[in-house]
Amino acid sequence: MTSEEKHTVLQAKDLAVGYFNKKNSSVISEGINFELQKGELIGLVGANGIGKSTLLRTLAAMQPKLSGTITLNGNDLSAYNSIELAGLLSVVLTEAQASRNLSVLELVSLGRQPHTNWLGTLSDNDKIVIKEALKSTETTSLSHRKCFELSDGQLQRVIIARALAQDTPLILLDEPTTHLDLYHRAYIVKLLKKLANETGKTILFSTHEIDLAIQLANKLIVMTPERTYFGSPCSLIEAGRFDALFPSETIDFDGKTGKFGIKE
Ligand SMILES: Nc1ncnc2c1ncn2[C@@H]1O[C@H](COP(=O)(O)OP(=O)(O)OP(=O)(O)O)[C@@H](O)[C@H]1O
Repeated sequence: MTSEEKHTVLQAKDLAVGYFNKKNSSVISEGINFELQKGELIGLVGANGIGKSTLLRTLAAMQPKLSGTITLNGNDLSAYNSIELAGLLSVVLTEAQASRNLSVLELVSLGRQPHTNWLGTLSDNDKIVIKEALKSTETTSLSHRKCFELSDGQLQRVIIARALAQDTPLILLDEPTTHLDLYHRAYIVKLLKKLANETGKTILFSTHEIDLAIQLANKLIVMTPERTYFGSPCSLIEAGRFDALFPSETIDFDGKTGKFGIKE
């Protein structure tokens, strides 16, 4: 990407995330800094409980930040109302049971809600966007199936199709590869990369598939107990940022292959 095409979609500066209790706040992670560009796939990695979901929810304005700034398309995140936000970012969380009674087409169509009139009538353009979202996630043949009939891998693609139908410049996904076999984990991350690079969307996803994220993501946000690091996979490997991700007596990281190994 040339410097003229560079466009910062989401930026965090000295961000602290966590929870407000009755009397005080509990900081889960602080000193978070990154700049996500248009058309990039960014992986968010770190051990269980480090704060990946907390960070994603904060970036999606689903919970307040503790301090620092979050800028979306050049404006402070808090400057947007919920309708404006729905046009700018879509969020893919582990799906609630409630929507599983819908057909695939109904669920994906829900993605158009921010764009339809108050009756929810789909325009010809809405139908084109929905068709395209189904096509690019290879879910067209599933359109009339109920979501509860789908395998985890199929459902994951359908949920991504709904986010695509919402047609926002930024998509945030929380662990889209959970419960999937190796083939489908790689399939989903490759699909996200293709969508980011071909449609110019910025896609941030949290994952435990660090090897896959190192191979496929343009950038990574690496959360460790000490600090949160941000950069290209190569620069993070060179700086040894993965070495302290897990306790060294059990797992080690091979900087040459970019893969984790288990110590016997
Ligand atoms: N509603 C809440 N109130 C207070 N603390 C919370 C709340 N939700 C999560 N936490 C705490 O925040 C910390 C980070 O949790 P979070 O779910 O963000 O981690 P994570 O990196 O996504 O974990 P995992 O990889 O296991 O999904 C944990 O210590 C968790 O107990």
